[in-house]
Amino acid sequence: MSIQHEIPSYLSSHGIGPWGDYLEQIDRVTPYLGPLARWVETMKRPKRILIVDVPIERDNGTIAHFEGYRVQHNTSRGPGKGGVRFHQDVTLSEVMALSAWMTVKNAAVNVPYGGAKGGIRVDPKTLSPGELQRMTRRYTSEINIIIGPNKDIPAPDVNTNEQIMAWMMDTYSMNQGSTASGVVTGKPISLGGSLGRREATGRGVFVVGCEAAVKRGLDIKGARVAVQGFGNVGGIAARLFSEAGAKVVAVQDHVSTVVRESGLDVVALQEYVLANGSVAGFQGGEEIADRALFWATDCDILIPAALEQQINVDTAHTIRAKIILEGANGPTTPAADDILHDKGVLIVPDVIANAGGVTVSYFEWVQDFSSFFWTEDEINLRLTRIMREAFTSVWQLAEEKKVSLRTAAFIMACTRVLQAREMRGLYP
Ligand SMILES: NC(=O)C1=CN([C@@H]2O[C@H](COP(=O)(O)OP(=O)(O)OC[C@H]3O[C@@H](n4cnc5c(N)ncnc54)[C@H](OP(=O)(O)O)[C@@H]3O)[C@@H](O)[C@H]2O)C=CC1
Ligand SMILES: O=C(O)CCC(=O)C(=O)O
Repeated sequence: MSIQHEIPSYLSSHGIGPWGDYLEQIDRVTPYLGPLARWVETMKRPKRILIVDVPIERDNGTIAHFEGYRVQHNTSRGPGKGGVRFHQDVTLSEVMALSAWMTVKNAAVNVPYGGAKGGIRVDPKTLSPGELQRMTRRYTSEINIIIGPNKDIPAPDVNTNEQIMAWMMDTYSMNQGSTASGVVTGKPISLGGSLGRREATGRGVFVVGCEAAVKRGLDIKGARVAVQGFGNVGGIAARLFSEAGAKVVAVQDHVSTVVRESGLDVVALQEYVLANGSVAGFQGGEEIADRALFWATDCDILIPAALEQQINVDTAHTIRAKIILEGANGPTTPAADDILHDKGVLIVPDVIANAGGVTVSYFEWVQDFSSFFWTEDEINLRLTRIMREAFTSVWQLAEEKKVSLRTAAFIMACTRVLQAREMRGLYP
């Protein structure tokens, strides 16, 4: 028996953009879902999409309008959960894909959430601090009706941080009439944030990177690492690899690429980026003009930690790394995945590799509910355990089914999500 449906045009973008990549990944996993495959359409349709107009008064008295989104892809296993992105290229299709990858990620590491994501199409670098605050607060008010500690819990993503989360928490709380610290995670520690959350995603990348290195017989000490994106995720991951004795030989951000054969001083580079906004002009390395050359870096471990579709058919052929750790969401297109698979590159997929952030967000949410806060050691130990367990179980499933780690992670996650969907049933 098939479920009758007519697919809205915005959902059927196979092969186009991140949502197309996500649909392709779901198609690839469907043959492994057994009887649950009859529910798979659930994975291809976001549960709820909210598009909002976000008007603000600019400092010069004019009115600017931005388009904002919050997509709740699935809530079968718990409330929606996922970050908020401020970026000039944000689109509905991108936010849909990011929300769907949250569903898969949260199920893959078995935290009790569905998947959601939000965003505003804006270059935040063009806003003054006051404008940024007004935009964040207006956006929060506009999505207020669908978020909440038990409904959907936003968190940081590209170009959002603890301060943005504080404003979101405050705005939501003002609308509710009482302080609701559990409405967002990634908050400042003074407002119920969790120790270790800021570093959690990069730390998770490092933990699974060490596991993958063992599987490939690679010693982290002396390993050559290249990182694209030197923000929260890429910067922390680079620092942890460097502290473990690896050589970070190339870093690329939106503006420039810096390389150093003997290894960059990552802490100095972080300080430089904090002061200057980019790696461009860093004296402790050499800048290379041709951005495409970054992908051909002679390295053991490559960490894409910027945006989607960076590893595509054009760049995949040039990659020389043995291991790719997907710090970013959706950095590898399905076609590039195939090329890399044929080259024998081990890819630890985003839905496992960057799940450290949402894992510690989960810890934050639990701590907020119980008003009892853990030490940083407790958090890092629990995070490490969850990341290792997720990696190991995905590795075992991949061996058993003779599939890639991505397909194995999707099998595990889709099974959990669709079992929950089936157990809950459809009737009112
Ligand atoms: N923050 C988190 O907890 C989590 C983040 N992620 C994912 O990790 C990725 C990075 O997020 P996060 O570190 O938080 O974001 P940040 O805003 O902190 O940093 C983003 C970094 O990516 C760089 N970048 C942007 N566009 C490009 C480009 N075209 N080429 C090269 N570099 C680029 C930025 O450079 P510049 O400053 O020059 O623009 C910046 O260095 C995203 O895919 C996000 O979804 C995944 C899980 C959790
Ligand atoms: O911490 C969270 O809730 C989500 C972080 C996020 O957006 C992601 O994992 O992509």
